[in-house]
Amino acid sequence: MLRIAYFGPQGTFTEQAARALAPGEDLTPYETVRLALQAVRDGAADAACVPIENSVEGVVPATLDGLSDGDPLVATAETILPIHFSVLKRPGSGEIRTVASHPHALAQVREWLEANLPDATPVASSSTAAAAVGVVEGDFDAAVSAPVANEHYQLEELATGVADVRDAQTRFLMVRRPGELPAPTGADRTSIVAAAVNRTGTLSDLLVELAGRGINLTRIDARPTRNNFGEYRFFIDFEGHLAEPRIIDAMTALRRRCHLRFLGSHPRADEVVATIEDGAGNQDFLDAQAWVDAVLKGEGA
Ligand SMILES: O=C(O)C(=O)Cc1ccccc1
Repeated sequence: MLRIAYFGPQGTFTEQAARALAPGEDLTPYETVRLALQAVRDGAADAACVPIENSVEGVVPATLDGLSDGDPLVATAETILPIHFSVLKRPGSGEIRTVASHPHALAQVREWLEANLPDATPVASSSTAAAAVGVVEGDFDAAVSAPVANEHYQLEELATGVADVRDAQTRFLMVRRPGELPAPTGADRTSIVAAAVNRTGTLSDLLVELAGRGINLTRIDARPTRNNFGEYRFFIDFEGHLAEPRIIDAMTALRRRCHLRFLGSHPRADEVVATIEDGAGNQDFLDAQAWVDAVLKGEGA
């Protein structure tokens, strides 16, 4: 049985994602994203499930920082969950003065809180489930939690199906120590971190390498390196798999221009097939290489 670390405690959205990505495996909650990733680095877990981005609030900074610092880890799978919340309180409790949750959750229910609990002070907690634990223990009056949280904490539902933005979604990754990559499917995502040297036009050069090969980006984010003020790393996701000739060509070009960390190539949860422009397909790259090889051997010109 695989040992899977996840961003807990029990009852987070991440636990739901871990159950979907690793059904029947041995799941262990860790208090923070960083600790879940560390468990994999230390060998205490075979893989970790962590949130990476959501459709309302954008990326989860703790995950980006946790993947770019420390020993390399590589994403091998992803899942996307629809996100709506339950607002939980202690059974029979009175006035709600504090309402706790993960900052991404609070940001996704701001309008609902203003309309329904205008006098309650929002309090950030490490996860949506940690907020529910805090309510059980009397630290907060209410928690904005995943619907599954109540399987563990038996609180009273003040409201269910809460979300300012309908159809909000969060994407979660399963990450492991570097090893064999999952096979390409044609609907894959590749993720890298590029530490661009501080020179005019570096980011533009990187993007031109991808755009010039017809590679479609699915996300780009910048995070400070935290060492030198004003120095950033770029987190870039694009369509395709490292095993494809067109992606190999792009990655070798990027590698010449900047420090790269590979964060994985794996099937997309939404199964969107990669866009391939005319002349930018894998066979086009193979044919071009074959032509150069023939010229080198004196078999063509
Ligand atoms: O705190 C949780 O339950 C998480 O898994 C992180 C999160 C927070 C808000 C929306 C989606 C995921």
